[in-house]
Amino acid sequence: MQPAPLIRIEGLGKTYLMGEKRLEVLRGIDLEIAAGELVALTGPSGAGKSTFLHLLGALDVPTRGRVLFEGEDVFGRGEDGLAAFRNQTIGFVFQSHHLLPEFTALENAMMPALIRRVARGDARRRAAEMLETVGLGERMEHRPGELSGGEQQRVALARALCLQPKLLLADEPTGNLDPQTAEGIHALLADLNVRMGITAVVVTHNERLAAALPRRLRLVQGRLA
Ligand SMILES: Nc1ncnc2c1ncn2[C@@H]1O[C@H](COP(=O)(O)OP(=O)(O)OP(=O)(O)O)[C@@H](O)[C@H]1O
Repeated sequence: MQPAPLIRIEGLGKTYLMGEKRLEVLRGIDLEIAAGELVALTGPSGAGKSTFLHLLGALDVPTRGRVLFEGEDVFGRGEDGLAAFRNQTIGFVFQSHHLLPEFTALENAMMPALIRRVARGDARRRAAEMLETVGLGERMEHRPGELSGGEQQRVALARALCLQPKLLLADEPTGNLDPQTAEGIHALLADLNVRMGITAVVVTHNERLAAALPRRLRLVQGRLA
């Protein structure tokens, strides 16, 4: 028997209500993602890429359809169950790094572990390991303002991966970076995927960057093309 996919999405739809107006952003998406896949999600502006990623990460709830994670219905859990799913299963990276300026790279990368009440020494060790992995072993004591844009995004990546999430969701992680630095971040994601088996969905406008990732999905007007 085939193992269940990590994620199975069935008829996923999202409609926003704006007063009297209905905006149908996702119009029924069916998709499976296996553990260990690295998936690029592209599509024109307004196609619903961020909305889709937010649903995958349970930051928002669908209007219809289901998301099964390891066979379990994500939105079948209560509010507490959803928060636990987000915190324990998903790592997020956004276009803007959202690092805390007064803390060092190491302290920023430790943050999720501290919030989860991992012992300080342990949190420090995990964060340091991840910073080494993303190539910032020599920058751990730098504050965000003392790092380049690409390095800041690497810290955000180390922070997202500090607790070894089963799924990494990245929403335009290279949107603020110059082309060469953006390429470096995508190469790092591909490398982490091969070396650590990280499963990730990466939204990008950049078709060239997407083309370098093993699997590509294109969202057009709320449907997978
Ligand atoms: N909370 C919301 N309420 C109402 N409409 C929304 C909301 N969030 C997004 N939208 C609308 O849904 C559509 C899809 O937005 P989304 O951010 O998912 O697109 P996107 O493909 O990520 O676009 P971009 O590439 O420009 O970031 C847009 O038309 C947007 O205006």
